[in-house]
Amino acid sequence: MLIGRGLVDRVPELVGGAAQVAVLFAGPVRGHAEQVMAALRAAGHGVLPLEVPDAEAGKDIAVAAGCWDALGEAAFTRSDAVVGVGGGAVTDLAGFVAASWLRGVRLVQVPTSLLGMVDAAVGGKTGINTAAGKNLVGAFYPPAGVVCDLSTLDTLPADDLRAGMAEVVKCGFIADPAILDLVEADPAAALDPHGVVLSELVERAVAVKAKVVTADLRESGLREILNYGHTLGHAIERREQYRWKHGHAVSVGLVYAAELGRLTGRLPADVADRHLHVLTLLGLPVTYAAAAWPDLHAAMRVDKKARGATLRFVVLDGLATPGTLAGPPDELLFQAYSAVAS
Ligand SMILES: NC(=O)c1ccc[n+]([C@@H]2O[C@H](COP(=O)([O-])OP(=O)(O)OC[C@H]3O[C@@H](n4cnc5c(N)ncnc54)[C@H](O)[C@@H]3O)[C@@H](O)[C@H]2O)c1
Ligand SMILES: O=C(O)C(=O)C[C@@H](O)[C@H](O)[C@H](O)COP(=O)(O)O
Ligand SMILES: [Zn+2]
Repeated sequence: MLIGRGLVDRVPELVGGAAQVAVLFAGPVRGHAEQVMAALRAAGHGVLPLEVPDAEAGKDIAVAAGCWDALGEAAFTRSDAVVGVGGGAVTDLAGFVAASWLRGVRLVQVPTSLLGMVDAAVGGKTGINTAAGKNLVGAFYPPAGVVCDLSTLDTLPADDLRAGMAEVVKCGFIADPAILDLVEADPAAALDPHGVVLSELVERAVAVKAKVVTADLRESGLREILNYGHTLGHAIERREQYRWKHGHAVSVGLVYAAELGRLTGRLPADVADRHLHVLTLLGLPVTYAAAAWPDLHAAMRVDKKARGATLRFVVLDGLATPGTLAGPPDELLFQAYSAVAS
């Protein structure tokens, strides 16, 4: 994985001997994708530009099918490569297309959002949404390379940068409290795409994710900790029909998960309160509609950590001490929701 500034021109080093490279991107990152495509052409690769719908609209079976058709028309073979350039939605889609075409072609990810850099493009989870919920179809398919060019963040809307911080904070609570110290010391610096604080946060969050994924790529156990805050978060996304940003939903989900930890007597109150504190400092949402509880409760049934009718949550037994909460009673789940209900 390459992390730094001015790196997009190095994508050709990672596509191997591909005669053709399909570059998936969405409208808002056209400029960055064009730079990647120019570098590939200059290095002698044929380029197949595949513009896809932006954000969650791209994580759809019809969009994936359109990409498969384009690869078929181009007679794309196993020695060719797919490059995803964009936020987490595009890299999830690109990863799924690469994993499924001919049962797997070379994949290189070029995340251009903070969330993509610290999470989505790292670790090999790829996928699309279905009517029933978030990321329900996909594959574990690690990329051959990831180019994390921090200068692409210059064009990222501030609210999307903020959303990415929710996953950074998640890494702080599950494994690296120094992340929380950095954010609390200077939240504005944490959100400055040109500052050294943000690059340290990226390095730290990527290190957390890489360590977990290296130990448990296919989520047979440990990897579930990366899903902290996501059980409720994904349910909110689905209820909002994916109009809420993933990071915003995860932010509310983190406060909820902290409350579950507190109510079960596993998480000291000061650590639970710190969730609200850090996320609020960053300007992230920490509440959601009180009336939504029945929908959210039902939507959580399709969470991948569930086993049969038993819901399972990641909770903390202390700072950087994640554990599992299996089958909590419905009353407890509802009681915890009062901490985020608005
Ligand atoms: N695979 C994983 O392990 C994993 C991990 C976390 C999140 N995800 C997924 O990632 C997605 C969220 O990712 P996201 O927060 O990047 O959202 P996103 O991909 O929807 O991007 C947010 C917006 O920012 C735009 N954008 C991205 N980079 C830009 C740039 N440099 N300049 C201008 N605009 C830019 C996008 O086009 C989009 O409009 C969700 O679908 C989530 O499920 C996957
Ligand atoms: O990498 C993981 O594992 C994660 O859970 C990271 C999450 O931030 C990410 O949103 C992931 O896509 C969620 O996965 P899912 O299996 O719950 O769909
Ligand atoms: Zn996530």
